Amino acid sequence: MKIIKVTNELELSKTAGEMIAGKVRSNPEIVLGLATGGTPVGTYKYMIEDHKTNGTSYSKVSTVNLDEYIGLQKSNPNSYYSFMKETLFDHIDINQENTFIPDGNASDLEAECANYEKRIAELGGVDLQLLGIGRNGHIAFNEPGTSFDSRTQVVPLTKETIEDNARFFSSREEVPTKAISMGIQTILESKEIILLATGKSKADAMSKLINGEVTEDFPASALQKHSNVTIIADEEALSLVKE
Ligand SMILES: O=P(O)(O)OC[C@H]1O[C@](O)(CO)[C@@H](O)[C@@H]1O
Repeated sequence: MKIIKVTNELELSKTAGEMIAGKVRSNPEIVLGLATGGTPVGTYKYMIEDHKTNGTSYSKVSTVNLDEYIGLQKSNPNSYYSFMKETLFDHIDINQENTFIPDGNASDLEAECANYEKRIAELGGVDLQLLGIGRNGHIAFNEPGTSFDSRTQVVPLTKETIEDNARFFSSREEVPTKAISMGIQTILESKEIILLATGKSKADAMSKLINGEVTEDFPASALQKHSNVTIIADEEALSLVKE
Protein backbone atom coordinates (compact mmCIF):
# COMPACT_ATOMS: atom_id res chain seq x y z
CA MET A 1 0.00 0.00 0.00
CA LYS A 2 1.25 3.44 -0.87
CA ILE A 3 0.72 5.95 1.95
CA ILE A 4 0.60 9.69 1.34
CA LYS A 5 0.69 11.67 4.59
CA VAL A 6 -0.77 15.16 4.39
CA THR A 7 -0.89 17.91 6.99
CA ASN A 8 -4.57 18.82 6.84
CA GLU A 9 -7.92 18.20 5.20
CA LEU A 10 -7.36 20.86 2.53
CA GLU A 11 -4.14 19.20 1.40
CA LEU A 12 -5.87 15.80 1.45
CA SER A 13 -8.69 17.09 -0.76
CA LYS A 14 -6.25 18.71 -3.20
CA THR A 15 -4.07 15.59 -3.39
CA ALA A 16 -7.00 13.21 -3.91
CA GLY A 17 -8.90 15.59 -6.20
CA GLU A 18 -5.85 16.14 -8.40
CA MET A 19 -5.18 12.38 -8.60
CA ILE A 20 -8.77 11.69 -9.68
CA ALA A 21 -8.95 14.61 -12.12
CA GLY A 22 -5.61 13.50 -13.63
CA LYS A 23 -6.97 9.97 -14.17
CA VAL A 24 -10.10 11.42 -15.80
CA ARG A 25 -7.97 13.56 -18.15
CA SER A 26 -5.86 10.56 -19.20
CA ASN A 27 -8.89 8.23 -19.51
CA PRO A 28 -12.02 10.29 -20.32
CA GLU A 29 -14.21 7.15 -20.26
CA ILE A 30 -13.02 6.05 -16.83
CA VAL A 31 -15.42 4.24 -14.47
CA LEU A 32 -15.14 5.91 -11.08
CA GLY A 33 -16.33 4.26 -7.88
CA LEU A 34 -17.50 7.00 -5.52
CA ALA A 35 -17.94 7.25 -1.77
CA THR A 36 -20.13 9.33 0.51
CA GLY A 37 -19.65 10.46 4.11
CA GLY A 38 -17.90 13.60 5.31
CA THR A 39 -14.35 12.75 4.22
CA PRO A 40 -14.62 13.01 0.40
CA VAL A 41 -16.60 16.28 0.36
CA GLY A 42 -13.47 18.44 -0.03
CA THR A 43 -12.17 16.15 -2.76
CA TYR A 44 -15.40 16.61 -4.72
CA LYS A 45 -15.11 20.36 -4.15
CA TYR A 46 -11.62 20.27 -5.64
CA MET A 47 -12.89 18.27 -8.65
CA ILE A 48 -15.64 20.86 -9.23
CA GLU A 49 -13.12 23.73 -9.05
CA ASP A 50 -10.77 21.89 -11.40
CA HIS A 51 -13.64 21.24 -13.82
CA LYS A 52 -14.52 24.94 -13.81
CA THR A 53 -11.01 26.33 -14.07
CA ASN A 54 -9.11 23.67 -16.05
CA GLY A 55 -12.03 22.21 -18.01
CA THR A 56 -11.53 18.58 -16.97
CA SER A 57 -14.54 16.93 -18.59
CA TYR A 58 -16.69 14.17 -17.10
CA SER A 59 -18.97 13.94 -20.13
CA LYS A 60 -17.90 10.37 -20.90
CA VAL A 61 -17.24 9.25 -17.31
CA SER A 62 -19.45 6.67 -15.57
CA THR A 63 -19.75 6.41 -11.82
CA VAL A 64 -20.95 3.74 -9.41
CA ASN A 65 -21.49 4.57 -5.76
CA LEU A 66 -20.63 2.25 -2.93
CA ASP A 67 -23.89 2.25 -1.04
CA GLU A 68 -27.30 3.69 -0.29
CA TYR A 69 -29.57 3.69 2.76
CA ILE A 70 -32.68 1.54 2.61
CA GLY A 71 -35.95 3.38 3.09
CA LEU A 72 -34.99 7.00 2.39
CA GLN A 73 -36.71 8.64 -0.57
CA LYS A 74 -34.29 9.89 -3.25
CA SER A 75 -35.46 13.43 -2.44
CA ASN A 76 -34.44 13.06 1.23
CA PRO A 77 -31.32 15.26 1.66
CA ASN A 78 -29.66 12.38 3.54
CA SER A 79 -30.08 9.88 0.72
CA TYR A 80 -26.78 9.26 -1.01
CA TYR A 81 -28.63 10.01 -4.26
CA SER A 82 -29.20 13.60 -3.03
CA PHE A 83 -25.74 13.80 -1.49
CA MET A 84 -24.00 12.94 -4.77
CA LYS A 85 -26.10 15.36 -6.81
CA GLU A 86 -25.46 18.19 -4.37
CA THR A 87 -21.80 17.62 -3.67
CA LEU A 88 -20.66 16.65 -7.16
CA PHE A 89 -22.92 15.64 -10.06
CA ASP A 90 -24.91 18.90 -10.37
CA HIS A 91 -21.67 20.90 -10.66
CA ILE A 92 -19.75 19.00 -13.34
CA ASP A 93 -20.59 18.07 -16.93
CA ILE A 94 -21.32 14.41 -16.17
CA ASN A 95 -24.25 12.74 -17.94
CA GLN A 96 -26.35 11.82 -14.91
CA GLU A 97 -27.68 8.80 -16.80
CA ASN A 98 -24.19 7.38 -16.39
CA THR A 99 -24.19 7.77 -12.59
CA PHE A 100 -25.33 4.72 -10.65
CA ILE A 101 -26.32 4.41 -7.01
CA PRO A 102 -28.15 1.39 -5.56
CA ASP A 103 -31.90 2.00 -5.22
CA GLY A 104 -32.69 1.69 -1.53
CA ASN A 105 -36.42 1.84 -2.28
CA ALA A 106 -36.53 -0.98 -4.83
CA SER A 107 -39.52 -3.28 -4.29
CA ASP A 108 -37.22 -6.28 -4.74
CA LEU A 109 -33.98 -5.44 -2.92
CA GLU A 110 -32.32 -8.76 -3.73
CA ALA A 111 -32.92 -8.18 -7.45
CA GLU A 112 -31.60 -4.63 -7.09
CA CYS A 113 -28.34 -5.97 -5.60
CA ALA A 114 -27.94 -8.53 -8.40
CA ASN A 115 -28.66 -5.84 -11.01
CA TYR A 116 -26.09 -3.53 -9.45
CA GLU A 117 -23.41 -6.20 -9.79
CA LYS A 118 -24.53 -6.76 -13.40
CA ARG A 119 -24.31 -3.02 -14.07
CA ILE A 120 -20.73 -2.85 -12.76
CA ALA A 121 -19.76 -5.83 -14.93
CA GLU A 122 -21.40 -4.23 -17.99
CA LEU A 123 -19.36 -1.09 -17.40
CA GLY A 124 -16.24 -3.28 -17.50
CA GLY A 125 -15.59 -2.98 -13.76
CA VAL A 126 -14.46 -0.03 -11.66
CA ASP A 127 -11.21 1.61 -12.77
CA LEU A 128 -10.69 3.78 -9.71
CA GLN A 129 -12.55 3.31 -6.43
CA LEU A 130 -12.59 6.04 -3.80
CA LEU A 131 -13.12 4.84 -0.23
CA GLY A 132 -13.56 6.26 3.25
CA ILE A 133 -13.25 4.17 6.38
CA GLY A 134 -15.50 3.82 9.41
CA ARG A 135 -14.09 3.86 12.96
CA ASN A 136 -14.87 0.14 13.15
CA GLY A 137 -13.05 -0.54 9.89
CA HIS A 138 -16.10 -0.63 7.63
CA ILE A 139 -15.60 0.09 3.95
CA ALA A 140 -18.75 1.02 2.06
CA PHE A 141 -21.33 -0.25 4.60
CA ASN A 142 -19.56 -3.59 5.09
CA GLU A 143 -19.52 -3.91 8.85
CA PRO A 144 -17.16 -6.14 10.88
CA GLY A 145 -17.83 -9.83 10.19
CA THR A 146 -18.74 -9.31 6.52
CA SER A 147 -17.30 -12.02 4.30
CA PHE A 148 -14.39 -10.97 2.11
CA ASP A 149 -16.25 -12.86 -0.68
CA SER A 150 -19.32 -10.63 -0.36
CA ARG A 151 -20.97 -8.95 -3.31
CA THR A 152 -23.57 -6.18 -3.37
CA GLN A 153 -26.11 -7.05 -0.69
CA VAL A 154 -28.51 -5.73 1.94
CA VAL A 155 -26.58 -5.08 5.14
CA PRO A 156 -27.53 -4.09 8.70
CA LEU A 157 -25.75 -1.05 10.14
CA THR A 158 -24.03 -1.34 13.51
CA LYS A 159 -24.91 0.85 16.47
CA GLU A 160 -21.54 2.59 16.08
CA THR A 161 -22.15 3.46 12.41
CA ILE A 162 -25.67 4.69 13.17
CA GLU A 163 -24.27 6.89 15.95
CA ASP A 164 -21.47 8.21 13.71
CA ASN A 165 -23.86 9.04 10.87
CA ALA A 166 -26.53 10.55 13.16
CA ARG A 167 -24.68 13.87 12.82
CA PHE A 168 -26.13 14.24 9.33
CA PHE A 169 -29.74 13.64 10.51
CA SER A 170 -32.00 15.62 12.87
CA SER A 171 -32.09 12.70 15.28
CA ARG A 172 -30.52 9.28 15.77
CA GLU A 173 -33.94 7.66 15.27
CA GLU A 174 -34.06 8.94 11.69
CA VAL A 175 -30.89 7.05 10.66
CA PRO A 176 -31.87 3.99 8.62
CA THR A 177 -30.78 0.67 10.12
CA LYS A 178 -30.09 -1.03 6.81
CA ALA A 179 -28.41 -0.24 3.53
CA ILE A 180 -27.47 -1.71 0.19
CA SER A 181 -23.71 -1.96 -0.01
CA MET A 182 -21.24 -3.05 -2.62
CA GLY A 183 -19.54 -6.17 -1.29
CA ILE A 184 -15.92 -6.50 -0.24
CA GLN A 185 -15.16 -8.78 -3.19
CA THR A 186 -16.79 -6.21 -5.50
CA ILE A 187 -14.55 -3.49 -4.05
CA LEU A 188 -11.44 -5.68 -4.34
CA GLU A 189 -12.12 -6.15 -8.05
CA SER A 190 -11.60 -2.41 -8.68
CA LYS A 191 -8.41 -1.87 -10.64
CA GLU A 192 -7.19 0.86 -8.33
CA ILE A 193 -8.28 2.12 -4.91
CA ILE A 194 -7.76 5.41 -3.07
CA LEU A 195 -8.72 5.45 0.62
CA LEU A 196 -9.09 8.75 2.47
CA ALA A 197 -8.99 9.31 6.22
CA THR A 198 -8.75 12.35 8.46
CA GLY A 199 -8.73 13.02 12.17
CA LYS A 200 -7.92 11.30 15.46
CA SER A 201 -11.16 9.32 15.46
CA LYS A 202 -9.78 7.26 12.54
CA ALA A 203 -6.31 6.69 14.07
CA ASP A 204 -7.07 3.27 15.57
CA ALA A 205 -8.75 2.08 12.36
CA MET A 206 -5.81 3.28 10.26
CA SER A 207 -3.26 1.46 12.40
CA LYS A 208 -5.30 -1.75 12.11
CA LEU A 209 -5.65 -1.24 8.35
CA ILE A 210 -1.91 -0.72 7.82
CA ASN A 211 -0.26 -2.72 10.63
CA GLY A 212 -2.96 -5.17 11.66
CA GLU A 213 -3.82 -8.69 10.59
CA VAL A 214 -6.06 -9.47 7.62
CA THR A 215 -9.35 -10.51 9.19
CA GLU A 216 -13.06 -10.33 8.41
CA ASP A 217 -13.47 -8.78 11.86
CA PHE A 218 -11.90 -5.66 10.37
CA PRO A 219 -13.30 -5.23 6.83
CA ALA A 220 -10.77 -2.65 5.60
CA SER A 221 -7.94 -5.14 6.20
CA ALA A 222 -9.10 -6.86 2.98
CA LEU A 223 -7.37 -3.99 1.18
CA GLN A 224 -4.00 -5.53 2.15
CA LYS A 225 -4.82 -8.19 -0.46
CA HIS A 226 -5.14 -5.59 -3.25
CA SER A 227 -2.08 -4.63 -5.30
CA ASN A 228 -2.92 -1.01 -6.11
CA VAL A 229 -4.11 0.87 -3.03
CA THR A 230 -3.13 4.44 -2.18
CA ILE A 231 -3.98 5.78 1.25
CA ILE A 232 -4.17 9.55 1.63
CA ALA A 233 -4.50 10.52 5.26
CA ASP A 234 -3.63 13.34 7.61
CA GLU A 235 -1.13 13.20 10.47
CA GLU A 236 -3.82 12.62 13.09
CA ALA A 237 -5.33 9.68 11.24
CA LEU A 238 -1.84 8.17 10.83
CA SER A 239 -0.70 8.98 14.38
CA LEU A 240 -0.86 5.36 15.63
CA VAL A 241 0.64 3.77 12.50
CA LYS A 242 4.04 2.14 12.96
CA GLU A 243 6.50 3.23 10.29
O1 LIG B 1 -16.17 10.05 5.93
P1 LIG B 1 -16.94 9.70 7.15
O2 LIG B 1 -18.16 10.56 7.32
O3 LIG B 1 -16.08 9.65 8.37
O4 LIG B 1 -17.49 8.24 6.92
C1 LIG B 1 -16.65 7.15 6.79
C2 LIG B 1 -17.37 6.03 6.12
O5 LIG B 1 -18.61 5.86 6.71
C3 LIG B 1 -19.64 5.88 5.75
O6 LIG B 1 -20.19 7.17 5.71
C4 LIG B 1 -20.68 4.89 6.08
O7 LIG B 1 -21.00 4.99 7.41
C5 LIG B 1 -18.96 5.56 4.48
O8 LIG B 1 -19.72 5.93 3.39
C6 LIG B 1 -17.67 6.29 4.68
O9 LIG B 1 -16.70 5.77 3.86
